[in-house]
Amino acid sequence: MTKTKPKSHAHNLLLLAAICLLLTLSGPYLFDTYLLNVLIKGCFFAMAAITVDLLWGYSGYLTFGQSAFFGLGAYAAALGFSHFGFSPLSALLSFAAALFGAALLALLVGWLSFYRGASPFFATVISLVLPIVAAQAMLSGGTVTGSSSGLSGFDSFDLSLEAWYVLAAGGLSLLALLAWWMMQSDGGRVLLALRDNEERCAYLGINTAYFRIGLLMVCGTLAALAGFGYGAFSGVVAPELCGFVFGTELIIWVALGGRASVWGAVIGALVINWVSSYLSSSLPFIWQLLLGLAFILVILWLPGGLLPLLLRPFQRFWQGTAPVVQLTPAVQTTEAHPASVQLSGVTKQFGSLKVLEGIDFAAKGGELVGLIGPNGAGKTTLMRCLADGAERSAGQVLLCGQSIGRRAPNDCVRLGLGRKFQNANVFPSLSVAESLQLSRLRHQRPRWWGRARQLDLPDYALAVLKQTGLDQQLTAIASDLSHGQQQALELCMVLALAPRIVLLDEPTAGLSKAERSQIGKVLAQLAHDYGLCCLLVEHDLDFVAEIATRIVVLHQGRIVMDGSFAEVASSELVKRIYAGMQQEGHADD
Ligand SMILES: Nc1ncnc2c1ncn2[C@@H]1O[C@H](COP(=O)(O)OP(=O)(O)OP(=O)(O)O)[C@@H](O)[C@H]1O
Repeated sequence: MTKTKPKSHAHNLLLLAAICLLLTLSGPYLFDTYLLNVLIKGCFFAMAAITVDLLWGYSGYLTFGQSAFFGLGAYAAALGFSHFGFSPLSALLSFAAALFGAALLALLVGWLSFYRGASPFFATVISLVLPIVAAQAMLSGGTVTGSSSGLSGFDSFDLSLEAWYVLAAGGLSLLALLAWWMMQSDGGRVLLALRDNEERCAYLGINTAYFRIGLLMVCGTLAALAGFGYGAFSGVVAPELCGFVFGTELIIWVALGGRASVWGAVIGALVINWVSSYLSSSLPFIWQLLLGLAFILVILWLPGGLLPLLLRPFQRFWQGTAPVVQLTPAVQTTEAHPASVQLSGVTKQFGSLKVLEGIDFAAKGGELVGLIGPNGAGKTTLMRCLADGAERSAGQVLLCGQSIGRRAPNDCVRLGLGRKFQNANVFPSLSVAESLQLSRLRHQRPRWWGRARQLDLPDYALAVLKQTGLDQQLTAIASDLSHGQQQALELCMVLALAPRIVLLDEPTAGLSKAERSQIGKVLAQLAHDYGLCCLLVEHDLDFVAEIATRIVVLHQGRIVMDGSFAEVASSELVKRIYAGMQQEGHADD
């Protein structure tokens, strides 16, 4: 059997561009007037659907609000042409108003939705409110917006139906090709990472709000551009174009066509609009019902949508290859501040429950401090207070001599902190190399027009990558790795940040004995050979005894002992604490 050679993304781009060009130029000869009309509107809708796919499919932000931006663009054309007459100047001003208005609105909505501490649920609720408010605004606009009847009968560009088709299909092709190509780039990987695991992104130093707001501004502006085209072509705009129902329809088209697939969104929008144009008049209610049913079935059983399923048998002809990434040592910069952690009076309260009380503690580079204590002692809470300025209720935390104040996790990373979580916290759909590249975003800005072929890593990250064998699995997808390999990958991602302080929350949880001793060696090396300051939360006291230079015992939110392992092991107090824990365990039994 002959093997099909994987194609490069550039090869696929050329092929797709050729198909798009063929369909754009041949359309006026292939389709009748009715179908051309349907397809032109479908092309503008498909452009808006692409923006929904970028926001929802790729970056994980479920939004019902793209209709508001589409409607804004359509109304900008209609208002300009109705009230000021059609002229090249009014067209230019309306166009500029659509784009700037959409960008400003997206900035406002993005800031409201993604400011620090807002949950994804909150962002989706705002996206629900947006089209409702936009439609109400158009309804309340009286003669200016035409109220419930909208605006119609205005002069517009004097183009033939064929020319409109070439313009709309050409615009859609260009947008789809651009979006598809950019989603294959390093920038596209950042969006997937946001969708997969936003928390991990923040702890890799990525300002997630910055990316989300930027993407919303781009997508809002593009949706307005599509709306402007629709308004100028159709000569009719109504409040429904800005409304919640249209916003939901956009989601349905994307879900049915293929979420996180630009071409799925395009095909979904075009096919559903085409079928709808024939069925919606003969079967108005049944058609909507069928569409709703198909949506539920696809969401339940086919989350990737229909197009990826249909294309699966041909995938080998199509599948692009990721570039081979070359690992190279990063240039080491001399640190202005030596590695150190200092806590004074750190307190954490949940309502009236005091989980940490007056924690004073200091550690420096070269130390590997084991933080132990019974369940519920406050170990993980202490880690959180070190890595996120908003966590503690009182007290001060200094990382490498600088106060973290109320800084967000991504800013704490800039002060030299790296945090490894208890469960392997990786990006399931990214490869090992892509995951590591994300850790280097502060040093290597993401390309939106291609993939980096070189990955600079600090020497200790390279060493750990080699010791764990992950350097031989750079193209492996994280979700395909074993639990131990995922733990190792997360550690490598943290080390790729070039941190001076590393927080490790139970790094051996769920690992085999061999994996445990391997990770133990790695951690000891990080502290002793590379001078990092490592804080390790661990329940496995034998493991801690082997590698820690110092032990801190936490009990009921206070540090009750700080010394060598021998001192801690012989302490009556510590024995009583652990004995009490065992008795509680028996009592529970
Ligand atoms: N969000 C929260 N709201 C209220 N209480 C909380 C919250 N998070 C943690 N706690 C409480 O804080 C205390 C300390 O929890 P923490 O997870 O820091 O303990 P731990 O020492 O890490 O425990 P373990 O070893 O079991 O992971 C526990 O009593 C826990 O119930």
